[in-house]
Amino acid sequence: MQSASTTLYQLPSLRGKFQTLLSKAQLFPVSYFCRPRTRPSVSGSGMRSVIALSGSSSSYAVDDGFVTLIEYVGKRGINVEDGLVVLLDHIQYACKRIATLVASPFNSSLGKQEGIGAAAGSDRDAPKPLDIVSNEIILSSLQKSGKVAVMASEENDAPIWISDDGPYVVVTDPLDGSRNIDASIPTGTIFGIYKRLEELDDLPTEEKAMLNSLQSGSRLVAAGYVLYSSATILCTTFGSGSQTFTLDHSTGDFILTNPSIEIPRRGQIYSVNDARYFDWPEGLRRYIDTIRQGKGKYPKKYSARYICSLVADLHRTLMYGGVAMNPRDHLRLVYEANPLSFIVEQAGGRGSDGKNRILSLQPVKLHQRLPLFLGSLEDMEELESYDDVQQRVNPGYEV
Ligand SMILES: O=P(O)(O)OC[C@H]1O[C@](O)(COP(=O)(O)O)[C@@H](O)[C@@H]1O
Repeated sequence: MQSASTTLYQLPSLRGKFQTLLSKAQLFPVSYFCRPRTRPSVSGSGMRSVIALSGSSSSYAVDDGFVTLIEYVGKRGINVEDGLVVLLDHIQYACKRIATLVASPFNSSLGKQEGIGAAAGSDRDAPKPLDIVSNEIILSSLQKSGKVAVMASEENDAPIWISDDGPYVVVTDPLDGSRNIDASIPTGTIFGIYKRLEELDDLPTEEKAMLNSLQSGSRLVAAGYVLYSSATILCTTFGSGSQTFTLDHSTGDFILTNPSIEIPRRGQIYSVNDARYFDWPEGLRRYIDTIRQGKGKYPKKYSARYICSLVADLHRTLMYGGVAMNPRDHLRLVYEANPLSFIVEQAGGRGSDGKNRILSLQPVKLHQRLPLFLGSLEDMEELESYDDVQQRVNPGYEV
């Protein structure tokens, strides 16, 4: 049975209008996105006071028990640079718009691929409209922030130079996992923030755009992901622990819900697309066979969980421990592996390509792909001890 909105949407006259609106991402009440979003304070003072109890990122108290993202990073919170606060405010705004878009009843056409390749189902990497809309939302927010020199995105062949005096560089996958969107499976936005390399300022624009975007993950000043799921969760790091914020739909604020994520040292869950078992190298097969049977260093049988949405698989891994992996050259170093590894390390875990620490790698290409393993320290050590865990066969998979 079709819902009323589906039926209405199928009327050609309305469909055109909805598509126009969607392409401008204007379907949502303006009030939802309005800033500032300060709620009345219980103390009646307007802005709620945030008290840093000991200077550590895990010790905050507020007069009404809530800390918003902007309060957390601001003067009375961890006190990052003013420019970074402005930038984060624009990124969170963009992500709230994406959150609304992915949950909209009118996004079904946006999740589908267009064009001949899509009709034949032949190019699973072809960008989908939702990816593109999300990319535009992020780009527009970064431009308006006035704080960004260059944005490098999964959706653009080359980095986009925004402003000569923007102090920051942003790398992003605007909407990861979007191939699953029609089934309402969780998706995510990933971002990493670097300082602009001032020593490159005199180079031609294209060159400095690329070199700024190819910075090693060890130079990240901040990173985050937003998980669009039953709750919209923003997870961040500023280099001193990792934190989560949950979107309060009643006010539009991201509220601090975990000031210090600690990934368990050992989990009991592995996350991988194991339909690829017969394409795996010997070491990876042995590792998975061993932990499945409870014959590894942790004497319990592991369970499998695989959403096929990187942010969602990682978020669960941070919460429950274990290891999330994609052993073939598929995920991207610059805007997926680096920001996520920074978050995992800051939560006490490890990010690796199966041999090397991700954050130690020097990117050589913007869209460089690699095997990615993220997880609990003890699980990661055990996995890497099998030595041969990177999948070399990568035939391409149609699903
Ligand atoms: O097909 P595989 O190898 O299981 O890869 C799934 C992974 O690909 C992703 O969908 C990202 O791939 P795309 O960037 O091509 O969408 C991740 O979200 C997910 O973890």
